[in-house]
Amino acid sequence: MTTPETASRAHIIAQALPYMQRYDDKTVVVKYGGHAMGDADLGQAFARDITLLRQSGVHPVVVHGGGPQIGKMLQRLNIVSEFKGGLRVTDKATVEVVEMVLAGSINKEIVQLINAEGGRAVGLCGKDGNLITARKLTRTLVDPDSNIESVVDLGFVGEPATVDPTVLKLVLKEDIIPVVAPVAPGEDGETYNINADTCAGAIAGSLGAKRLLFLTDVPGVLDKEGNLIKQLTVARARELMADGTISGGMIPKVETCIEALDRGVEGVVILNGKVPHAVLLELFTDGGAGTLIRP
Ligand SMILES: Nc1ncnc2c1ncn2[C@@H]1O[C@H](COP(=O)(O)OP(=O)(O)O)[C@@H](O)[C@H]1O
Ligand SMILES: CC(=O)N[C@@H](CCC(=O)OP(=O)(O)O)C(=O)O
Repeated sequence: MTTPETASRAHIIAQALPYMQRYDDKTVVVKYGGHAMGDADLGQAFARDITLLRQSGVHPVVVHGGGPQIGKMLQRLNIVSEFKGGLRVTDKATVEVVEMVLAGSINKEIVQLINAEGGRAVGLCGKDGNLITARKLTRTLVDPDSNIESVVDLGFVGEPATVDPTVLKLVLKEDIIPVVAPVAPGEDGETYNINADTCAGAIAGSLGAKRLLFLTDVPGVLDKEGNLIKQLTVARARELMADGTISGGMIPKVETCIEALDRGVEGVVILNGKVPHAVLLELFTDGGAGTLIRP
């Protein structure tokens, strides 16, 4: 017998059809932030969403972070760590831990979760198949009190210098879901720590992705009063970064969104990965959540 509840479920599934058609055969890059991880049920819901995307004809690519998890491991090892301009200052000992946590444990956990949902995922980092090479990143930071600019050396922090998506395309062609850790070799043979948001943006650009989603631990970009900004133009985003409304880890996210739009990615959204099935809600329902950044 059809009850109002089953009818409403059927309605939700039927509502997904035009969205499934819109994303059919398209690449969607999902950046899974370290703050959105940690809860077993949420992790499973995320893996199920990614598997369901593939099942419905989308080509998902997961790029993950793991900042808090790196922080915990560094603490256990008594290695002091600090962030400047949203990026972790990374010395030799730190980059070893970064690689171990990102390309080792977190990467394989996500692969295992997706595979447990019946998907087929494979873990990669920038080193695999020459996917990414890194160039050392230096940052100019402005002291908000004195307004004085200074160049800071972040150690083994890199930005993508080259991205060769061949290995990703091969994997995607076989209906396998790539899960990418943001660690890459530099020309100097060293290993570099790349901010996961920056890495996701570069990968989305190289694949000409239709959508780039950032799953984090806040509903999106918030204004000074803490209210969600549903749509943000590039110009307004720059203003909010300049006046300090957007700070910390939100800076590389928003900067990446702007660059990804420049590179031709059609839509970039920052949303709350702590909401179960955030990916499905964003892509396959009318109730898209989060902040959409547009040119
Ligand atoms: N204007 C803002 N709106 C929302 N979050 C902001 C803003 N400015 C700074 N943030 C911070 O950015 C964080 C998200 O970035 P980050 O910690 O790097 O997350 P992730 O691990 O998901 O990449 C939020 O938890 C929040 O503390
Ligand atoms: C250079 C730099 O800051 N790298 C990040 C890489 C992980 C990351 O970006 O993780 P989230 O997405 O969870 O923040 C770090 O060391 O924390």
